[in-house]
Parts: sequence; structure tokens; C-alpha cells
Amino acid sequence: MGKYLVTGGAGYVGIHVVLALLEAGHEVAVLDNLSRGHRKYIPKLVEFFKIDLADKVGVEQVVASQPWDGVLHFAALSLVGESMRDPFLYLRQNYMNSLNLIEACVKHGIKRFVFSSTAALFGGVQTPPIADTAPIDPGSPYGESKFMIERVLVWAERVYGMYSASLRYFNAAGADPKGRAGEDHTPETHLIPLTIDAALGYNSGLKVFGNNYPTRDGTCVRDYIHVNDLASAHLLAMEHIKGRSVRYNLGNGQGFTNLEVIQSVERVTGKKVPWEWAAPRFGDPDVLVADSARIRQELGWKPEYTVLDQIIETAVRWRVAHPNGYSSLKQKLLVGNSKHI
Ligand SMILES: NC(=O)c1ccc[n+]([C@@H]2O[C@H](COP(=O)([O-])OP(=O)(O)OC[C@H]3O[C@@H](n4cnc5c(N)ncnc54)[C@H](O)[C@@H]3O)[C@@H](O)[C@H]2O)c1
Ligand SMILES: O=c1ccn([C@@H]2O[C@H](COP(=O)(O)OP(=O)(O)O[C@H]3O[C@H](CO)[C@@H](O)[C@H](O)[C@H]3O)[C@@H](O)[C@H]2O)c(=O)[nH]1
Repeated sequence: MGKYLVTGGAGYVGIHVVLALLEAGHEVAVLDNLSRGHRKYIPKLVEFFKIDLADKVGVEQVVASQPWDGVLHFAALSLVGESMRDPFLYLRQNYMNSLNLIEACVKHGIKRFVFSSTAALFGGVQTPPIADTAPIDPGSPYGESKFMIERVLVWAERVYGMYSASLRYFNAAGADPKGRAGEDHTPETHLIPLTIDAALGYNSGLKVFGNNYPTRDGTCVRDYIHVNDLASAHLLAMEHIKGRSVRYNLGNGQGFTNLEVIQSVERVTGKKVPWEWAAPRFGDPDVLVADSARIRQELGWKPEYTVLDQIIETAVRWRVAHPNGYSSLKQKLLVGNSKHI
């Protein structure tokens, strides 16, 4: 069993990976500044460091404090639309913060590092499905910032021998089937939780961004992967980082249009989703669908949740059980579409 440090472990994907690590019998500590995460649902036995990755000294103290078997790095700003509005924020913060962490890891002899990369590296210009060998062409500063971090990891390996796995996830979706965690961003900007909230009457309705993309119904296509399947990939990657670094595309291999997501939510909830057309969101790639053949072959990874309705059903169950998200005190705000970024 190992002891792992998880940055961004109070966030949506991070919390699910923390739970999976604990279930596998590992010890876990979380480093998070709580800017976009939730302290409340981190299990009590998990050591917690409230630190901003921009705090180079504080980050190094945490990395040096214990003999970590590995570091999993989720903490980041991660919204495509926001990054188009404030590109330098993303380029600076994601890159510099990760540099602080990676430098500390190298200095203190961390041997295994798993990094949350993204499908946004590809910009949607390739013919789907997109393999991990496809040319990199980020369509947003967010995607570019993640590519910059992948390059830092290349040099951390070449010069210092720190091996890493960069997992390029497509769209994370769903919630812990045991109901311990789910998606709760403020404001929420992601399609699936906003569509569910629209169906449940928790927001004023969904705006669908763009109807003129070169796809089967004119709306963008995404590949939705369940957070627990992402979590199992992280555990496998951590076990297998030995003697070389890897980069894997991680998705289900099936693309769904935004309108198909609405239809799925309607099937699962049995309710109509109120929605209307809105202007395209700057920076959105047309189609992102993964070819994950390499992680399947090399690590034996296999997603458990392959049907969109099944993925959405876990998210709906969590949302119905937690209408106020993680905070029992939080007032329900109509943030769905009025404040999208
Ligand atoms: N959600 C997706 O669909 C998706 C897809 C591909 C890649 N990713 C990547 O996965 C990771 C997790 O995504 P998520 O959806 O869980 O995001 P999230 O916003 O829910 O979680 C990010 C966490 O990082 C923390 N954080 C942010 N900046 C920090 C800083 N400077 N110092 C310390 N902590 C900080 C936040 O408080 C939050 O808890 C991100 O790196 C994201 O880019 C997400
Ligand atoms: O109110 C909304 C919100 C979203 N969308 C559309 O829904 C699709 C999916 O958008 P969203 O759920 O915001 O996810 P992405 O922008 O695809 O980005 C997610 O997936 C990427 C990987 O593909 C990750 O890197 C990002 O961190 C993560 O936010 C896009 O076409 C959006 O334009 C709408 O039409 N209306």
C-alpha cells in the first residue's frame, strides 16, 4: 500500500480519485486552496493541506514533509470558456503553479507523478476518434496551459528521471454510485449538470451554445467518461509508472451531441428539459472523441460505464439527493445560464 499526495483533491474529479485510493487501501493527503473545491466531503482520515500551489515554499514543505509514493496533480483552472476570456490567467497560473509542484517533486525524489491533462490539447481539428499520437493543436489557452505542463514533465524525466503519466481526459461526467461525491461547481458551467438542473427545475433553463457546427445535428460532440472510470485509470497508471513516462487519451470512444445529452437527461429523469439556442461559446472544439486503445492495451484499463444514460443516471441520483450541492447552507441560485463563462 502507498501514501499519495493529491493536489486538487477537493475538486470534482479529485474527490472521486481520493475515494478510490482509500478504497484500494492507500493512505491519502490532499493539497487544495479550496478556491473551487469543497473541504466538507474530504473524508476525515485524509490529511488536508490548505495551500495555494502559487505558494512555492508552502508547496515544497508539503512535498518534503513525508515519503510520498506518488503525487497526483488535479489542481488547476479548467474551464475552456473562462480561459478564452482571461488567457493569461490560465497560461500563468496553470503553468507556474505546476512548475512549483513539479520542481519540488523532483527536488525531493518523487518517483511517480500522475497529471490531469485534457482532450483540449487537440482543438477538435482531427478526425475522431483522436489517438494519443494525434498532432497537438490546443483550441484554447486552457488546453495550451496543459500542454505546457506536459512539456515540463518531459524535461523532469529527461533531466531528473521523474516518471509521469499524463492522462488526457475527455469530458468527466457522473457521480460516485455510492452517493459520497458528485459534481458541484459555483457557478456551474458544464453541460450535464446544467441540463440535469434544468430538468429538475433548479435553474431557469439550458442555453445550447451554437447550432451550426459540422456535426449530425449542428451541436458540438463530446465523449463523456464516468469519474469512477477516470479514477480506476489513475490507480492503474500510478501502479504502472516504472521506467518510462506515458501519455494516454482517456474516454469512452463514443461521441454525443449536446442535443443527445438533453435527450438522455429527459429519458433518465422522465422530465422535459427547457432549453433554447444561444451563440456558440468561443474556443469550443467541434468534436472531441477519444481513441483510448493504448491505455486499454498497455494497462488493461476498461471503462465500466459505457452507456450515456447510465453515466447520467449516477449524476441525477446525486443531484436529487443533494439539491444544494455540498453545502447544506448554500442557497439555490439561478446560476445555470445567466452567468455562464
Ligand atoms: N472535469 C472535466 O471534464 C475534465 C476533463 C479533462 C481534464 N480535467 C482536469 O482535471 C482536473 C480536475 O478537474 P475538475 O473538474 O475536478 O476541476 P475542479 O475545479 O472541480 O477541481 C479543481 C480543484 O483544484 C483546486 N485548485 C485550483 N487552483 C488551485 C491552486 N492554485 N492551488 C491549490 N488548489 C487549487 C480547486 O479548489 C479545486 O478543488 C483539472 O486539472 C482539469 O483541468 C477535467
Ligand atoms: O450551458 C452550457 C454549457 C455547455 N454547453 C456545451 O456543452 C459542450 C460541453 O461543454 P462543457 O460541459 O462545458 O465541457 P467542455 O467545454 O467540453 O470542457 C470539459 O471537458 C474538457 C475535455 O474535453 C476538459 O478539459 C474541461 O476541463 C472540461 O470543462 C460544449 O459544446 C458547450 O458549448 C452548452 O451548450 N451550454
